[in-house]
Amino acid sequence: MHVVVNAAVSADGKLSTRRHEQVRISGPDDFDRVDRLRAESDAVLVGVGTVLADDPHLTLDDPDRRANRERRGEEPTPARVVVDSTGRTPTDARILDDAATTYVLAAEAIADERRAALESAGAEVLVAGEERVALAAALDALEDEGIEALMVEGGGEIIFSLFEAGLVDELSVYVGSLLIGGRDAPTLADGEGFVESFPSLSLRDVSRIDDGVLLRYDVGTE
Ligand SMILES: NC(=O)c1ccc[n+]([C@@H]2O[C@H](COP(=O)([O-])OP(=O)(O)OC[C@H]3O[C@@H](n4cnc5c(N)ncnc54)[C@H](O)[C@@H]3O)[C@@H](O)[C@H]2O)c1
Ligand SMILES: Nc1nc(=O)c(N)c(NC[C@H](O)[C@H](O)[C@H](O)COP(=O)(O)O)[nH]1
Repeated sequence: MHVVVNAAVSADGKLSTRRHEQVRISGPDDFDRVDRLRAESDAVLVGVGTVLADDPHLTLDDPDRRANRERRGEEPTPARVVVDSTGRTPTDARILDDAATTYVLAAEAIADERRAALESAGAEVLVAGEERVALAAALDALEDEGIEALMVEGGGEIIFSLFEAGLVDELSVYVGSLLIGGRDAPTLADGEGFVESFPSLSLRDVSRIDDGVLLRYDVGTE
């Protein structure tokens, strides 16, 4: 599986405010780039923190991109994936509508009622790990479902865990021209943080988009 992480951060590296409220960091051209990245992916993954904070839809905006996928024999919009150990995703979350297949990656800790509620809301629940989702095994389960190209759209906890598990191949960071601030505001990679061995990034490309800068890295190459 090929895993691409994409996120938009403020000039001080924040994903959103200390209240975890979504901030529009990207401009129209960057959102169009994100739509194109989605169109090239088999699935788009977020953590449940992002579902609870933003209620994202994670579908394709551009009708031509949807039509192109259908011409290639693919679903018009990539599958959606939420990493959600105990099944906290609300049953009326936008990612559970019928616009695309939605997988909930859960842990064995998920209560039977939550699993049943999510399944009747249309989700396919895949279980990996005991208390928390075991990401390597969960991504293997997605691969068994035919997902080869995976795009990750945050947030900071899930991005950190994917790097910690060595599962990321590419990182795209759009740095918008604003400051958000706040020691408790989510950043690109939260979690416990690294202290000794840091994932190595190799800068592949820098470009100006809208009023900000896109940084593209390969991961784990010296
Ligand atoms: N600017 C951007 O590009 C962007 C993108 C996405 C989210 N956001 C922002 O990020 C915030 C949400 O990020 P977050 O970090 O709180 O949540 P997140 O989306 O990273 O989800 C984290 C949650 O996933 C669950 N989880 C299960 N298994 C896990 C594992 N192995 N490792 C890590 N988490 C696991 C846990 O419940 C954890 O709390 C929101 O404020 C949202 O607006 C911004
Ligand atoms: N690329 C990007 N630029 C931003 O300025 C911003 N705030 C996000 N935030 C990611 C967000 O948390 C959601 O996951 C999806 O961007 C919402 O997707 P929908 O439009 O609902 O499909 N992402």
